[in-house]
Amino acid sequence: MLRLGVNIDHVATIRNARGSPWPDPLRAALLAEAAGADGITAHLREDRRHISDADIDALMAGLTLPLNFEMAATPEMQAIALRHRPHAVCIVPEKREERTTEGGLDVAGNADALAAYIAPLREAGCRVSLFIGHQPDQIRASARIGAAVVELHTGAYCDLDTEGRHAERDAELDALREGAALAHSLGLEVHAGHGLTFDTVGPIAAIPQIAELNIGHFLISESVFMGLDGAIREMRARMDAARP
Ligand SMILES: CC(=O)[C@@H](O)[C@H](O)COP(=O)(O)O
Ligand SMILES: NCC(=O)COP(=O)(O)O
Repeated sequence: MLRLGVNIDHVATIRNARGSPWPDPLRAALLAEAAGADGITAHLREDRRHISDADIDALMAGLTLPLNFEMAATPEMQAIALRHRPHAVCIVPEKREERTTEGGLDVAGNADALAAYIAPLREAGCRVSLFIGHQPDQIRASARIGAAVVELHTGAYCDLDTEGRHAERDAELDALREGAALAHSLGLEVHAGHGLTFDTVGPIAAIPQIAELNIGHFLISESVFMGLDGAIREMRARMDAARP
């Protein structure tokens, strides 16, 4: 069954806007579990704009669901991951000045450095995932360096949908389909995520090689109107309808 990982970063964004203790990301994660999430994703950015070190401590102590820990490939983040040993570590490209994760990791251009970087994480028992675009060279390089998982960046597909650029959106969707098939044929587990909404999730959920979707910002946004439980259940229903 297609898994749903709920990203709780933007619960922390709201909390941090006022410096209050609420809303609490761990509470959101526990609620997500009760609503049917299969995993929790949290991105500890280098600038700590949303999730904090204390949130990762609390999630590791309080979660029963597997944690997918997103982080940049820095020595600081590697040390944090090795201390916690989460179920999965997803390496994400980060630019300090970006509003959100703009593109995929350049695995092909940094293969040796990334292979060395992920080796201790693999040895520690973490499933290493690489957040990449659908380009075949990035997928092949991910398999070559020993990643267990690739997560395909769906942000461009979602943006094109929002902008009504349907021909380009459909071309991007075709490229994601081809990327998922290639990754799967190379023995990689395939995940996808970024920017997914009720309107855009169906065609991605229908890609048969995809095992997991990670969805956050839209779910937290929609929870203002329908509650987090309701938003997650509706997303789950749309995923299931696309993958009967
Ligand atoms: C890697 C990814 O797609 C998400 O974790 C996303 O980065 C959420 O955090 P931001 O919205 O800060 O980019
Ligand atoms: N890796 C993608 C993710 O965790 C969720 O991204 P978004 O839905 O918050 O854009």
